Formats: sequence, C-alpha cells, structure tokens
Amino acid sequence: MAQTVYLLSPPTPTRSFSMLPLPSPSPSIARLPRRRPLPPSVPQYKPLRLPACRASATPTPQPDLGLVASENGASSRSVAAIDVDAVTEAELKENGFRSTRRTKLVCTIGPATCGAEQLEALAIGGMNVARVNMCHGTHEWHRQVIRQVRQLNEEKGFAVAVMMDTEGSEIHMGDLGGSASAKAEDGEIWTFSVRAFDSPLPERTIHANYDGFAEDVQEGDELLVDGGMVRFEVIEKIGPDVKCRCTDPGLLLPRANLTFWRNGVVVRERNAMLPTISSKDWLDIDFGIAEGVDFIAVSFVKSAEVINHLKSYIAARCHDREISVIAKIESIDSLKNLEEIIRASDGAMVARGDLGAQIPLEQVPAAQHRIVTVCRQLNKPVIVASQLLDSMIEYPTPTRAEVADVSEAVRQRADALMLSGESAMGQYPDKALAVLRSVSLRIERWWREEKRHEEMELPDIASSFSDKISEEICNSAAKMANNLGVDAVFVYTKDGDMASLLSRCRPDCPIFAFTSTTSVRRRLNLQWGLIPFRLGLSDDMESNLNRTFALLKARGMIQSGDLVIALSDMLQSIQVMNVP
Ligand SMILES: Nc1ncnc2c1ncn2[C@@H]1O[C@H](COP(=O)(O)OP(=O)(O)O)[C@@H](O)[C@H]1O
Ligand SMILES: C=C(OP(=O)(O)O)C(=O)O
Ligand SMILES: [K+]
Ligand SMILES: [Mg+2]
Repeated sequence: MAQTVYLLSPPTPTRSFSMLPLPSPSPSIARLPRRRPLPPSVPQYKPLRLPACRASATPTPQPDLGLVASENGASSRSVAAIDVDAVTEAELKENGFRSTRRTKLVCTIGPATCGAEQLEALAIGGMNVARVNMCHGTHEWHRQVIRQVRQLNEEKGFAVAVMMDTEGSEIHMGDLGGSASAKAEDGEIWTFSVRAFDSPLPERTIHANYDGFAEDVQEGDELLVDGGMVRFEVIEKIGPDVKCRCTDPGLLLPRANLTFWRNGVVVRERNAMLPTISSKDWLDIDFGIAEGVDFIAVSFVKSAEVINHLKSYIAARCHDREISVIAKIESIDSLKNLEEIIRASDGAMVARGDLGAQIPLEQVPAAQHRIVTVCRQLNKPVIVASQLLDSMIEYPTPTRAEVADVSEAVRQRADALMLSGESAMGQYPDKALAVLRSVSLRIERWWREEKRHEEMELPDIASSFSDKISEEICNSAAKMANNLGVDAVFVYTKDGDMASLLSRCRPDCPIFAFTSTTSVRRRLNLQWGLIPFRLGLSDDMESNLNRTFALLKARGMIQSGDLVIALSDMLQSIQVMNVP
C-alpha cells in the first residue's frame, strides 16, 4: 500500500552556550528562619519508594534514541526515528506503562538553574515546561535560557516547552538599590514613595513603580508586601511619600509586589484601570514570539477580551505554529469572569501568590478547586502554582503540610504543578522537583489502586459535528481503556486536539500522543497523562500503527501482547488490539 512518510527535518547545527551571567547579584537566600526550625535529627527527604515502580530513581539518559550524536555533540536523526527523550524511554522500560507520571511539572528558571547543566538536570528530573518570568532579568538573559532549552531538546530528544510569563501592570517595589534584600522590623517606619531615587536608596525607603500609588492609598490602609509576607499600616501621606509602620516584620525582596487593603478588602482604584498587557509586556511578547516560546502566560487577566486580543496578535505574527495563551487567575476580576476567561484561553494558571493577596487566604483553596474544575470541564490545561514547596527554597526537606498541598493538587487532577522560587533561586531545585515527582507518582498510584475514578460530569464542549465525533470517541475510548484495563491509549493527532480530549477524561492508563510536529509535541507536554512523541505520520493509519509498534518494540518500550487502544483524528476511529 502506498504510504506518505513525512521525513524529518535535516540535522540542525549546534551552538554551544556557556553558563549565563546572572542578571543581578545572586540573591543571598537570607530569608527568615522557618518558624519552627527542623530539629537536627530530622532525616533528609527520601523520595517515596514504590515497590513495583522505581519512581524515585533518576533514569540515566541513554544515547541511542534514534538521535545519533556525533563527536561534536551535534545530532542527526535517522529517518525512521521517533522523537522521545531518554528519561521517558527509560521510565517506560523500567517501570512499565502504568507507573509513568501523569501530572506535569513546570519549573521557573532563575539564577539557580540558568546554566546548561542545571537545565539538563531539571529535564532529567522531569521538568516538562521551563518558565521564564519577565518580571526579572533582561532579554539577553531570557534569550540564553530559551536557546539552551531548545538546544537540550535538539541534542537529547527532550520536549521541554518554554513558557514566558508577563510582568503585567502590577504594583511592585523597586530594586532596593542593588541590595539582595532588606529586613523590616516590627514597629519601624518605612517610606514608600513614587519618587525616583539614585542608589543607594535613603534608609528605610522603598520605591513604588505605580505613579498613582500615593494618591490611591489612605491613612489606615494595610499594605501587603509579597502577598502578605510583610505588612505595614499607612500612617501618613506627604506628597509622593507614604509613611508606613511595619506590623508584620519580614524580609523585603527586590520587585516584590504591593497590594493595599481597606476594611478587610483589597483596594482596586486606578490600578484596576491599568492595561493588563503594558507597553513593556508587548515588547516582551514580541521577544517571546521571536524566540519561539510555546506558551505565553498573561499576568493579572481581568477579562476574556485581553486574551482574544493577544491571540489575534499572535495569529497575525505566527503563521507556521501556535503559541498557547495561558490566563493567570490571580485577581478578583479574573475570578468574577472565570468561565469566559478560560473559554477564551488555551489554559490557566492558579497563581496563588497574588491571588492570596487579593482574596482572603482561607478562600484560596476553594478558588483553586473551582479553577481546576472549570478548566477540566472546558478542556483547558491548568497549572497549580506558587509556594507548593516554599520552605525548600532554604531547606532540603519539605514540610508535611507542603506535601499535603502538593497531594491535594494531584488529587484534584490538575494538569501541572509549578515551582517558582524553589527552582529559580532556591538552594535545592533538583530536590524540590524530585519531591513533586515522587508525590505525584504516589498519589496517582493510590488513586488507581483505590479505583477512585473521577465522578466529574464532563459537559459537551464540541463546537461542530466533527468535533462532537472526536469528543464522543475520546470519552468512549477512555471508558473502554478503564474497563478493559488496557496498557496504553495511542492517539495519532495532527494538532493535538484529540490528545487533549483524551487527557480530559483522565484515564487510568497513559496516553501516547503521536504528532508529526515538534511544536505540537512540546505543547502537549503540559497536559495530564500525555506522553508526546514526534513521528512522521502518513495518512494510512495501519502503516502508522505498524511503524509505531516496530519502532517502540525495537527500543523495548512496548512488548508483544500489550493491549492498546488506538485512536486517530484523521480517521476518527477506535481500534483495540494486542501489540503483534
Ligand atoms: N530571571 C530571574 N532573575 C533573577 N531572579 C529571578 C528570576 N526569575 C525568578 N527570580 C527569583 O525567584 C523568585 C521567585 O520567582 P517568581 O515566583 O517567578 O517571581 P515573583 O516572586 O516575582 O512572583 C523571584 O522573586 C526572584 O527573586
Ligand atoms: C505565579 C504567580 O505569578 P508571579 O510569580 O508572576 O507573580 C503568582 O502570583 O502566584
Ligand atoms: K510574572
Ligand atoms: Mg503573580
């Protein structure tokens, strides 16, 4: 039978990158001691060890991936190759299908992790998406990080996606005149001012980046730094200066964000009128498009309108690939307009850091649950972010409460968990990632063993008859997969939609998603349960299947007799079969 095989692109020349210069002096992590210091005898964190699943073992990357590494490290792909990374391959070989991790992991890259070796260690440790936060660092710094991630993908077969996170029009402190931090003590009087200062700053003075700051605050207001890590009370306004008394002492970090509260609610005056995407953000977005990022996360989204605007802006500039737009839910307005925002976006982030400064902290868990649920129903990937393992910025062991928080996000079946300071500037980025990985594996496994299938009602979301068919196929295939106890579902997908629809059903078995496009493969890497492969696809499903079986069997990733369900968005079919 005739078959069209789309050949792989020619080998890409390699570049070598040296360690990145740090954008600012490496932050000394002189934070406040954890309130209840660990007794010296507390054992170091040991990843949970599962009997049948060597989840905690870091698989050794193996060179032969159908990627032939030449002497200078350049890679050339053999024509019959399938793109998969060494870590996935090793996990599949060692642990089998059932034990692969379903929850995806996002790491914020910062001074602690911007070197090539550190990035590779994160990729080996399970990082699916690298996030760069445009609040910090220069374009040159971010460019180096993005290019190093791309090089890692090209040379080692990883599919680590890059997410750019905009600064947004938040109110934040200035740079502390070059100091890494400043300590505010109980009762001290500090001045927050919109005036520009030369460094060093006058003593106990903080610059606020928002011109209307002094006009908008009132005496008696409560000023929260970094979502409440440090608190002040406004005692006097003198022109552009606002004098405040420290009520909750703590460490002030450069560019920490500022919110003020009056009578128990957050004050949203003129700053609520500032554009969600500032002129600086548009420049950053142009930069992100030029550098080929996979996701743009938009800070402080208030309505669906801004998402639609950004999506058409991107569509007009990127003709050959897509960039997914992720709405960060971190303000009262974003909660009010949650459904329409999520419908307009390609995914969402529960940005608990700022959210916890805008609504009472005790409301954050319910908000998280609602956001995760709505995203799942509307088939949009959702990331749970901020302070998951905050104490691991300084300590090699998480608190029990942190492990419980991570477990809850996994139990809710969020698509992804995110590290912020833990990986950007913490002392134990790899250990923090290992904790996310082993807790995810353990909870996912417990969930399956207990047969706690999701009871969640998934509403119809298709917008056309053809989409409706895909949706029904995926719902049925996921149900069949659970009932038959199949080893894996294989989905052949051009643009990833069918893989997403399957992921939405959260089946018990992993989903092998085969796509012919490298950028689709990277974007699928954010979604729950998907193991994305890049493979030249033909229009003939039978030949695709036979090639996949041959390639995966040759590498020991599947075996004869394994039971799989295969779906294709080209044929809109379901097949159940044993691997020949
Ligand atoms: N590109 C960077 N350069 C320097 N420091 C960074 C960078 N990215 C993140 N960080 C550090 O890591 C911390 C946590 O990252 P993140 O949560 O993304 O930022 P923020 O605290 O501003 O919300 C930041 O406060 C900052 O100290
Ligand atoms: C992820 C968040 O956003 P950022 O780190 O950019 O403030 C957050 O606020 O939780
Ligand atoms: K940001
Ligand atoms: Mg935020």
